[in-house]
Amino acid sequence: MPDAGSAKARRLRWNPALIAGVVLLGGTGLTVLIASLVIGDGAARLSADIAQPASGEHWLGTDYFGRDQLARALVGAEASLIMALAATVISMSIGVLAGAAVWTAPRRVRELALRFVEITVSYPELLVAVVLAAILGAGRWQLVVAVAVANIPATARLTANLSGALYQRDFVTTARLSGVPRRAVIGRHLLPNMAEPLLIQVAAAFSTGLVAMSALSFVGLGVQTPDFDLGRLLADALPSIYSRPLEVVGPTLLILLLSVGAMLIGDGLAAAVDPRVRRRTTARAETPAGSAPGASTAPVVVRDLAVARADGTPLVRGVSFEIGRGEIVGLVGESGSGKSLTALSLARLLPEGLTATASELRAGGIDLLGRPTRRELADTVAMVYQDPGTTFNPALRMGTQLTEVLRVHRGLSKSAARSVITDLLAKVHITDPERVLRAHPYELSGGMRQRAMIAAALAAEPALLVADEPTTALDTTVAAGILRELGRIRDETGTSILFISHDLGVVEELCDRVLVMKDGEIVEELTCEALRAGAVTAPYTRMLLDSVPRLAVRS
Ligand SMILES: Nc1ncnc2c1ncn2[C@@H]1O[C@H](COP(=O)(O)OP(=O)(O)OP(=O)(O)O)[C@@H](O)[C@H]1O
Repeated sequence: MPDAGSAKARRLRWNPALIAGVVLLGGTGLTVLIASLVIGDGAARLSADIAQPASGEHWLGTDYFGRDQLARALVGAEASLIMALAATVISMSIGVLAGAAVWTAPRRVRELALRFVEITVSYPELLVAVVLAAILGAGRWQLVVAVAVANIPATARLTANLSGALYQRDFVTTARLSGVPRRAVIGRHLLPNMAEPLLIQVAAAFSTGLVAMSALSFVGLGVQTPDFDLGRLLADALPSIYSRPLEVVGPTLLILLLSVGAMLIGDGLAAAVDPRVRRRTTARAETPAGSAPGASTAPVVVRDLAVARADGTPLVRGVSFEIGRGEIVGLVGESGSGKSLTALSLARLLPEGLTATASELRAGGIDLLGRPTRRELADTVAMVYQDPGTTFNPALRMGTQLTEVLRVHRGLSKSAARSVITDLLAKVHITDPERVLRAHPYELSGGMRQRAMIAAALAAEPALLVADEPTTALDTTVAAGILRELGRIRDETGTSILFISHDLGVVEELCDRVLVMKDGEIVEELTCEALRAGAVTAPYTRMLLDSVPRLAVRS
C-alpha cells in the first residue's frame, strides 16, 4: 500500500502563493475574530453620532443609526466566515463520501450515480444556490444549506474521478478481494491517497461559498436585518453609495481579502503538488542494500522510478540506474517497453495525464524531484529526438532556431550566440557552419539536421544528454556517423549520455552499459563487453540480440 503511506509522509512544499494565501486568510480571519470580540459591541450600539464621516473614533464612520461601520464590517465578516466554513464542511463531507461511495457500490448503481452527478454538476452552482435559497426562505442557516448543497456535485464528481483512478490500483483490488469492509476501503485506501486535490477543493469551496453567500444576502435572499453578514452590509450601503461611499469599503475589502486568501491557498496547494513528478518517500524501503538514496556521486541517479496513467495503470515500474561521468548507458527494449517515458521523466517532459514517482531522481547535482527552474533544467538535461525532420521549425532559418537557447537561457547577444553555435556545429563535423545557419531545415539532409540538433543540445553543456533513438530515421551510413559523434562528445566533454534504442546491435557498439526494458521494467543490466560476448541471461535480451543487424560504428 505504498501510496497511503506516502500520502502521510509527503511534505508540503511551501511556495509564494501558499504563503501569501495563509498570511492573507489567516491574518484577516484572526483579525476579524479578535476584533469582533474586542470592538464587536459597537456593531449594535446605537448612538447620536449618526452618519458620521471617518474619524479617529470611528475609522469608517457611522451609519444612520450611529453604529460604528468598522465594528459592523468585522462582526459581519465573522458571520460570513463562520457560514462559509460551515457550508464548506457540509459540502465536503457529503460530496467526498458520496463520490467515494459511488465506487464501492454495485456496477449498475454506480453508473446511475455517476450519471446523476454529471447532470447535477452541469448546473451552475450559484444558480442552484439561488433556487435553493428561495425555496428554503431567508435566514443564516438556510443560506448555509443552500450554498453547501449547490457545492456538493462538484466535490462528489472530483472525488468520484479520483476514486475511479485509485480503484483500479493493485492495493485497492487486494483490499477488496481480501474482504476489507467498504468503509475501511474508503477511509484507509481511497481518501488518504486523494488528500491533496481534496485540500485544493476545500480552499475553492470556501472561497466560492463566501462569495456566493455574500451575493445572495446582497440580493435579499440570505441573511435578513437585524442579522447581518458582509453581503447584507453591502446591500444596506448601496442606497447611499454616492453620498457615503465609505460604507462599502469595509465589507468589500473583507470579502476580497478572505476569498482571495482562500483562492491563493488553493493555487499554492496545487503548485505544491507537482502533477508531473512526486517524491515517493516510502520507496526507500525498496531500495537495494548498499545503494541508499543520496549515497551515489554519479551525475545521473534514477531510483525506483515509476510512471502511471491517471487511472493508475502502471507504464514504468521500479526503474533504477546510474550514469557516470562520460558514460553512455543504452536503454533498449521493443516498442512500448517504457524507454521514452523513462527518459521523459528525467527531462520532466511527461505528457499530460501521466505521473512519475521516484525515491531519487537527480542529474548534474539538480534534484529533479524538487522544483528546478526551467533554466536549471535546460542547463542540466538536453534531448536529441528521433526524427530530425520534425525537430526544427520549417518556417525559420537554422541560425534563428539554433541560437535561441543561447540567447534565451544564457542572455548572449545575437552575434555571440552565433559564434558559439558556429563552433559547436564545427565540433559535430559540419563543414560549412555559416551555410547551415543561413539555411532552412528543409534545405539540409537528415544527417545534417541531426548533427545540428546535437550541436544545439550541447550548447547548454548539459550534465545529461538523452538521445531518444537519434538514428532511427537515418540511413545506415549517416547513422554510423551520428553514433561516432556521440562517442566523441562523451570523450571530449564528459557528458553522461542515455542512449535509447530498440537496436541492441547499435547499443553494443556505442555504449558502456546497457539496460534492457520489457513491459515497463528493467529485466537485465549488463556491460557491453558482456553483451558483445553474448553473456546475456534474460531470454528477452537473447531474443533482441538475435534479431538485429550490426552497424560498424567504431572509429
Ligand atoms: N501519453 C500517454 N498516455 C498513455 N499511455 C502512454 C502515453 N505515452 C506512452 N504511453 C504508453 O506507455 C508505454 C511505454 O511507452 P514508451 O513511449 O515509453 O515506449 P518506448 O519503449 O519508448 O516505445 P517506442 O520505442 O515505440 O518509442 C506504452 O505502452 C505506451 O502506449
